[in-house]
Amino acid sequence: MSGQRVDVKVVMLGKEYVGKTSLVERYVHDRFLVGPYQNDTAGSERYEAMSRIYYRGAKAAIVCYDLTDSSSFERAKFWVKELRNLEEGCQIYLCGTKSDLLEEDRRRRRVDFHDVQDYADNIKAQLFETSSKTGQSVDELFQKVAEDYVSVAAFQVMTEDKGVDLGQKANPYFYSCCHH
Ligand SMILES: Nc1nc2c(ncn2[C@@H]2O[C@H](COP(=O)(O)OP(=O)(O)OP(=O)(O)O)[C@@H](O)[C@H]2O)c(=O)[nH]1
Repeated sequence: MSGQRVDVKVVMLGKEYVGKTSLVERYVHDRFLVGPYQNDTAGSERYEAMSRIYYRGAKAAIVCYDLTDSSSFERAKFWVKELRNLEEGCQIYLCGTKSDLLEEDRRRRRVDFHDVQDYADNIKAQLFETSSKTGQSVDELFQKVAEDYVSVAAFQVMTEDKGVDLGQKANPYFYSCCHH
């Protein structure tokens, strides 16, 4: 796979503060910053108009929820419905974030792994539990997104200097974040 460039739109979705930006930071720059970040996510008031434009044409969506916040998983289900209705061809990856907090204290878990796995099976999504703080499963998540895309799509080999070199993760995906 190394040396091939693939242009794929991946969107990050999930309730605010679940750790979308941190996930991308960890993958692209291999660092963890104590937030919150100032970033370019849509404010709530502009959300309806922005969100559809945002994920139009996305081939993959990483739908994040915070493993220590059950309401964030309810919100993740909302995003899944949105995607199913509006972007049928979009492959969904469920991502439970902040797994390091559970290592510190298991009682902080508010979203059961098996419940989410059943849900993921139903919607034909894949499930990862990650930590942007320790890096746990972050590379695996993005690598799987890339591999799945390459294997299911008639991929477009890029000759220009844009897109993703799967062998060099320092060249980031086209990504952005959307919360609500
Ligand atoms: N312990 C721990 N904290 C995390 C992790 N990921 C993110 N955080 C913290 O959670 C907070 C929110 O992280 P962000 O990456 O800004 O979350 P976001 O989803 O992009 O937030 P919005 O921009 O509001 O949508 C920050 O204080 C991060 O430092 C993680 O894996 N572990």
